[in-house]
Formats: sequence, C-alpha cells, structure tokens
Amino acid sequence: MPAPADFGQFIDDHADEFIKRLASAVAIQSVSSDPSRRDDVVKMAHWLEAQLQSYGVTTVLRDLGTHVEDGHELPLPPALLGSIGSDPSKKTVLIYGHFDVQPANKSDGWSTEPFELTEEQDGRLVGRGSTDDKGPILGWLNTLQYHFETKKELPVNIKFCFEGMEESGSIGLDALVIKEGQPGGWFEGVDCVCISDNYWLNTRTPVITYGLRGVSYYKIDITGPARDLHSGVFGGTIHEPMTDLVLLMSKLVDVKGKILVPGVYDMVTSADADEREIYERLDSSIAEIEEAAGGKIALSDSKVDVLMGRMRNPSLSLHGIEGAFYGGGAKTVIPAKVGGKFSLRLVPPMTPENITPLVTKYLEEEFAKLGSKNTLNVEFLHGGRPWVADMNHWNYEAAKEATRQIYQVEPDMTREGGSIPITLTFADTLGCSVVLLPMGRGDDGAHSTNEKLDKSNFLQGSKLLGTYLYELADVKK
Ligand SMILES: NCC(=O)N[C@@H](Cc1c[nH]cn1)C(=O)O
Ligand SMILES: [Zn+2]
Ligand SMILES: [Zn+2]
Repeated sequence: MPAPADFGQFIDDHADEFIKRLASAVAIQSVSSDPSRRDDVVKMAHWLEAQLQSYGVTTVLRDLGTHVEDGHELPLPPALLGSIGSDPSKKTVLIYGHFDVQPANKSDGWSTEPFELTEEQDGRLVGRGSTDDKGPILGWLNTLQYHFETKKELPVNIKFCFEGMEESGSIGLDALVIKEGQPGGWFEGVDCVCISDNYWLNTRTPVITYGLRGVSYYKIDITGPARDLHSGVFGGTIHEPMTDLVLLMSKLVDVKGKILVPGVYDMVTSADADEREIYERLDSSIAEIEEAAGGKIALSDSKVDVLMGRMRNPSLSLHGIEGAFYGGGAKTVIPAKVGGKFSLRLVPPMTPENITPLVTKYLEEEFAKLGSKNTLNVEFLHGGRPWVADMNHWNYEAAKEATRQIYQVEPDMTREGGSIPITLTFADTLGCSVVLLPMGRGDDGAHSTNEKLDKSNFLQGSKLLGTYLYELADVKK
C-alpha cells in the first residue's frame, strides 16, 4: 500500500508551520545533563504530550523515580508513552525518540543563539536539538498531523516511547521498558521498533542503520589539598591533583586513537577482507569525513580504516576536567580536586560490565606508579551495550523500500558510532527487530556547535517516516 498521493504535498505545503513547531521545541532548553535545566526537560515532555494528544494519541507520563547527580538526589524526567490504533489485523510499530538535548552556550562558538532555531539562506535550520533528536521526533508528528487533518486511517498501529534522559545514559528507562514489555504492558503486541536518531554518512546518500556502538562513561577524581591553593606559595611544595590527572589521562589513549588499556583489543576480532569490503562500498570519503569534522585531521588516509574506526572498532575519548580553571586571564591556582571525564565506545562482545574492571585496574596501577600522595577514585557514570541487528528482516525491507521511494536511491547500510542505550533493551525485551532510520546528514554537527538540520532533510525525512509506515503495513512478516 503506497502512501496516499497527497501525503508528500501536504508535508511541503505545511513546511513553514512545521519549522515553527520545530522552533518551539528547540526553544525549550531540555538539557538532561544540567540539573538546573531539569524543569525544562519536564516541560518538553508535557509539550510533546500535548502535541501527540492533539492528533488523537492516547498518552501517559510514566514517573521514572530519582537519580543521584554529584551527591544530590534529583527527580528523573518522566517517560512519555503513546498509543494510537489497536486494529488486530494491522502490524504494531513502536517508535522511540528522545526529547532531551546536549548542553549549548553561545560562548561555545555558536554563530546564533543555540536555543533559537535560525533558518539560514541555504535552508539550514540551526539550533540545539534540531537534528538530535527533536527534528526526527517532529517528523513523526508531521505524519500524524497529516492523518488527523485529512481524516485518513493510519496503516499500522503505533506505540510511542519518548524519553528525556538519553543524552545522560537513559537512566531509569530500562526498567520501564522491561515492565511495559510484559503481557498487559504498554508495549504488548509490538511487532517491530523504529528509531530515527542518527545520521547519514555524507550529505547526499540516505542510510539505514543496523548497529550501534555501546558506551561506558567514567570520571576519575583526584583529591589532594583541603582547598584550592596559591601556586606561588604551594607550587613545588605539594603533589598537585591536576598534574596527576593529566598524566593519568595521557595513559588512556595515544595520539593515533589506540586505546592503551590492556585487554581491550583482545576482545575484538580483526576484520577480514570480506568485512573490509563492506566499508569499501559505502559512499563516503576521507575528504567528506574531514569536511564534517571541520579539519583535515582524519586518523588515517584509508577510508576503510576510518569508517571501521567509527562503526566496528572501539574508541576512547577524553571529554573534560571538572574543577580545572578554564576562564580567561591567568589565575594562579592549584585546584584542590579535579575530575577527569572520559568514555569508551564499545563493540560486541564488549559491555560496560566486562570493560569496567579492566579500566579500573589499569588506572589504579598507573596511579600507583606515579607515587603521588593524592587520592584516586574511579567512578563509572553510565553505560550502554553495543547492538548489531539482522539487516535482512522485513522491518529493514520496509525501511529500504520507503527510502527508495523518497530518495530514488538504494540506501547505504551502516553501523553508527554513537550509542542509543535503550535499543538493545527493546530488541531483547520485546524480541523484535529494531531499525534505525535517520533523517539528518553527516555534517549536521550533533552534540557540536551550530547543530543543524537541513530543511530538505526535515521535509523529505518526514515523508520517509510516513512512507515507512505504509511499507510496513504491506511487507510480508
Ligand atoms: N543520537 C544518539 C546519541 O547522541 N546518543 C548519545 C548517548 C549518550 C551516552 N552517554 C551520553 N550520551 C551518544 O553520545 O552516543
Ligand atoms: Zn540522539
Ligand atoms: Zn545525542
């Protein structure tokens, strides 16, 4: 059953309205990692709930309890569940997305206010969350609006699961998905899952994604003096926490991206010629990867090695140092306590559970070698397992056919370097196929400054998601 003939036109005709709605969503500063923005994450849940309800979706906000952040107990934002249609003759698809975003400040280097969506001359819709993940969520709303206003029946039953903690490790969601996946739960009867929360490899070829790396996030605290000290008075006198931390962090990864924690590479198989061929065939180039990164800084001249570095190999990134002096000027302080943050991206069979003992043991051994009198504490902050799916499942056939119809090309089949921790929980708990059907381009700059979603991707992506529902209705189980 193809999508109705007027569906694409409806999306194009409502472009301005849809962009305004995206601007309203971007304006809510739903930064999950910032405790002072927690009310905005909750506000975003209510905003989205009202949108879903206006198109006839039955909704419920599920309380996820509390979590502890820097020693303070904080309420978690609720998860938003929705349901529309219960026709037993139709398939039921579960749609997941997240309404929280990464932090953003103009002073980080944004050209415009990050929480004011700015439409640029070339069609770029610039704003935090435009591509990750408010634009894709609104793509589903655009499809719902079409069916509501034209009084057309949806081709499938839809369940929704939208969360507000994805950028902070999806805390609390696992338990909810496991509970709602039981008989009588919200997700009973779900046949397949679709997530639109990642990106094409380049700026022209759509992709369908069948794998994600996992993540394991850590903080290493080094504590020394009771308070910050004058470096003129105490420099050369005491063990400095920052010196220890910088030395320790330098032991984690080398300049070529090689992870230095012993045992990590023993877990990963190396790619044979057939596997390398998969990456060779992908429509990508070093030049495009460097263009998206904004610098000629690729780790290798080999496209295959660079793509495998993102998709099928682990990596370790250093993110920041809490407690370090970072302002302008030349403050001569010795920070009393510093916390280094880093994470590993994981590939099968790595898990946060099997990797954490290796990381902790190594850091403790390396710290002991420093002979420092300061104190080390290694804390695991959050994690998620890697996931690889069967790309020949009928759920993927529906996504491929929808892509062919909207973009008139064969999609590239990719694994994503990022993580969506709940994906594996959906796959395992509901025992069904999960497909990742992204809307945005490879140069969207998710998590970065000047994050954008191109207007054409927003509109074509909305058509893609709607068309996928029709292909799903048709495809043989
Ligand atoms: N679009 C998915 C995404 O960006 N996921 C985050 C998840 C995460 C894990 N820890 C912190 N955030 C990612 O960084 O991959
Ligand atoms: Zn995301
Ligand atoms: Zn993200």
